[in-house]
Parts: sequence; structure tokens; C-alpha cells
Amino acid sequence: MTLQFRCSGLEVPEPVRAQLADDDVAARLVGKDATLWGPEAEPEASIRLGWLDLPATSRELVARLADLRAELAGEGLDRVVLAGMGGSSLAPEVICRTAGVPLVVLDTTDPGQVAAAMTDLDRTVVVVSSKSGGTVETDSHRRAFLTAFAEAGLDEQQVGRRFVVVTDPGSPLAETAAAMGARAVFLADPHVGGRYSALSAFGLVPAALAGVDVAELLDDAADLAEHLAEEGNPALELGVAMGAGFRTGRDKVALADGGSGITGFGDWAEQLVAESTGKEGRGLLPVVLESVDAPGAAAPDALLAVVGGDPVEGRPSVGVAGPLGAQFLGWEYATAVAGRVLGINPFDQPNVTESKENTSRILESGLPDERPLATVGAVELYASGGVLDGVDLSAHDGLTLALDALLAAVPPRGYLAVMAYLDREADARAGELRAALARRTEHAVTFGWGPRFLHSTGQYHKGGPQVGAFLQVTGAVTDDLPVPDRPYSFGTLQAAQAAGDRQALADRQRPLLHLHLTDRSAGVDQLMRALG
Ligand SMILES: O=P(O)(O)OC[C@H]1O[C@H](O)[C@H](O)[C@@H](O)[C@@H]1O
Repeated sequence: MTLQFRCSGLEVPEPVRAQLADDDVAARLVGKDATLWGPEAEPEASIRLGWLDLPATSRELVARLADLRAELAGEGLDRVVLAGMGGSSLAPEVICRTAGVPLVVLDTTDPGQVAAAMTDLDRTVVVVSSKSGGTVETDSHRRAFLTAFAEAGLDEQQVGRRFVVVTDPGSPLAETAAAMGARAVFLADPHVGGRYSALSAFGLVPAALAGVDVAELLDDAADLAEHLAEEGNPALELGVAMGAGFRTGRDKVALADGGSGITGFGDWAEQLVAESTGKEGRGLLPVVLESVDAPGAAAPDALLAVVGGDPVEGRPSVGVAGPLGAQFLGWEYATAVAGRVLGINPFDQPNVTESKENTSRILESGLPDERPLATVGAVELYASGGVLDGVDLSAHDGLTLALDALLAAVPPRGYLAVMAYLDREADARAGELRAALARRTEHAVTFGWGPRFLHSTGQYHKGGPQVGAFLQVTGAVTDDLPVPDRPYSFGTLQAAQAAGDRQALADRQRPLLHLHLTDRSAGVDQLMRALG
């Protein structure tokens, strides 16, 4: 079998396993039984289980994609940019990084990062991927490239032929694609939700056009699919472990790579687990670790999941080994099983819209007029939820004191979420904040790039247990970029997204420290020094 599962040191309460077996969950899931998650979830589940068929149904894409890639190559179009958020970009990013194939992923509103993607236009094709067809970031990228191609001298027809679209049938993007004369439109199975779409057109189109052999992914997934109705199959065991962890006080899943050869799997699994389970005041919090030994790996409230390796002896942990195609399908199945154990609907994301609505309101009414509580070098400090009450920000180590106050505000069994609305290429160093903060606390520390995490862990932050404390980092924009035919720029959109999410967290009285870097590089240096 292409997926192997091993578990160490985790107590699985007998009722968890027995109930799943008695209820015949493995076979019923493969049979797409939409009643598995209770009557309230049934309508949604009945239109969200198509991912189980993808190893077979996606086959027909392989030849079509090979032809399209050859056609593009024949015209010298060998640079693929993917505009897509969350489920529409995380899988192709892992697929391409693992295969060592270049793919420019645009899942940001950071003006610097967007501008950096808009180079080499003469050899660029843009894949615009959005299941709903209404995601503001993706639509903004489409507009920006449309204008850039036109400015580079392409006529309307030539511009259209630089776009490949992936969307659901009947979405607004399907209409737009036809209107702009897109070179190709791939209509995905509407019975597959975004975060379960790795093996659908959403995962395969960008990856294949960039040059990955996607048939291999499907082969590896198909091999696992044959076993998914069996009791004791590895994906079921992973779901049992996740559910058992939850039942025994390990409601964080610490994801680390154990030599899988897969690059960035944690970022994909993070969305799957957080958005699927983080709701109704409960959930499993994925914590993506830098390595098996990174700070947080031995947390008493976490189940350590080693991807591509063995569990760590003496620590409640699991090892999930196998090629990427099998990992995708296996984790999707496991998450659906864990959803049943948790008693939630693993297919909806009820709280994601909240920050989006706040953002729209802010774009209409204008950005909030806030004054920093203090400025330390290149860092302006703002806070809500009482985080900085009583903290002497004028002390020489005011920034360290502020960060320590935030860490102290994390409740028992809680977590700290770092949310960086920065350029994940140019400001990549900010990613080191996670480990630096995790070294100073026994609590889980997660890291997400904004606005990308809004389509992932953002659901858990708002819908999961209210035990989070939040560090939002924003940065000065030096060269802003307009969003064509929209009354705002990328910089304004990014700022409105950050403010909209702050609002959603403040509405829940969550402790929040907002640090605005007036000079990004100097600000990140300062933060790393403050965390020493
Ligand atoms: O593919 P799209 O419709 O553009 O959606 C992209 C993302 O947006 C939303 O925020 C959802 O919560 C995600 O699950 C989804 O993957």
C-alpha cells in the first residue's frame, strides 16, 4: 500500500475505535454516506464527497494537460503564474516544490510580492484558480495581469490567450473567462470542496502546466483508494489518532517533516485540518513545525505527526509515510474521520466570511484611524484585549516586554498565532518569528502569512476554541500597486484585510498585539533581537 501509518505512545480510548468500527465508518465513507456527520451536516456533506473519486475521475485531465503544456511551450510560454487562494493554490505549490518545478504562486495582496510576480511577461501564462470565482485577491491578480499584458503591447485576443482558468461550472469566473477569451477553461467537480481539491483540476492544472508528471500522483492516490473501505487502513488509523488526540487533551496536531522528500506539506495539511475541524468552539489546531525537534514538538497538548518518517518513541506521535498523492488522499480521509469523532461538519467554513465582510466594509468606509501606543525604532505598537495594560513601553526593552505580555496572555491550553501581512519572499525572515516565540513559551505557536492564512487557520481562530492570543505584523508599503478598475490599491486591500481581521478578533475580546513595521527589514531585525 502506498501509505504507511505508525503510532507511538498515544492512548486511543477504546470507544473511539469501537464506535468507528461498529458504525462501519470506513466503508460508509467510501460509499459517500453523507449522514456520517449528523443531520445538520448532511446537506453540505451530500455535495462534498466527490474527492473520494478523484484518483479515477481526474485521469482524463492528464492527456489534455500534456497537450496544453506542449501548445504553450510551442509559443514560448514556459513560465506559469498561479493566482489562487487557500485550496486553489496550496496543493499545486506543494506538488511543484516537491517536484522541483518552478511555479510562481500568487496568494497575497502584498504590493511588493505581486509586483515581483509580474516580470518576464513575454513568456508568462497565468492560471487563475477560484472555485467560487468570487475571491477578491484572485480577481485582483487577474485584473493586474490583464492590464500588464495589455501595457506590454498584446491585443485583446492575445491577452486572453495568456490565461487558463480553473473554476466551478456556472461561477462568475467561468463567465469572465469566456468574456476575456481565456485560452482554456477547466471546470472542476463542484462536489469537491476547496481544501479537498488537491487531486482535482485545482491541484493538477497548474502543476501539470508547470511541468509535473501528475499521473504519478493519481497512481499513488489510486493505490491507497483501493484500501479505504477496509478496517485498519492507514488513513483510518490517522483519523483515529487525530480523534483520540482530541479526546485525550491533545487538540493540536504538530506537523513536522521526517524526511518525506515532500516540500511544504504542512502548509497544505494546515488548511485541511484547521478549516475542516475548527468550528463550534472546538477543533484541532495544526502547528507547522520547522523540524521534528523544533520548539513545540514535545508540547503536552499536541499530537506530533511526522510526515514521511517514524513516530518519535516515547512521545505521543504518529508517522505517516508515503508519496504525495497518497498523502493528499490519506489526510483528507483522516480529517473527515476525525470530524466525525469531534462531532463537527468537516466540509463547511462558517466563520471565514466574517473577516471578509469586515474588509469590504473598511474598503468602503476607509481604514481605521489608529494611533500607536508606542513606537520603538521601526516598530509601532498597537494592542487590544488588554494585552499591554500595565506594560512600561518606555522601558529600554519595551518591545520585549510587550511580546512577553502577549505570551503571558495565552490562556492554559491556548495558542499564539503570528499573522504576518508581509511579502513572503522579500520578508521571508519574518517566518523565523514562530520558532523564536515558541522558544519562550510552552504554548503552541503558529505562523501564517496574511492574507493567505485567512483562507486556512483563520477559520479556526474565529470558529475554534477561544483560547488564542494573536500577534499581527504589518509593514510599510513603499511602492503601492493599483488594482485595475477598482477604487483601491493592493496596499489598501492588504491593510483593510489586516484591519478586518483585527476587528473580528477584537469582537471576540481576544488578546491582540499589532506591530506595524515602518521599515520592514529593520523591524524584523528588531523583533528577532527583542526575542533574542
Ligand atoms: O477557490 P476559491 O473559491 O477562490 O476559495 C479560496 C479559499 O477561500 C475561502 O476563504 C475558503 O475558506 C477556502 O476554503 C478556499 O480555499
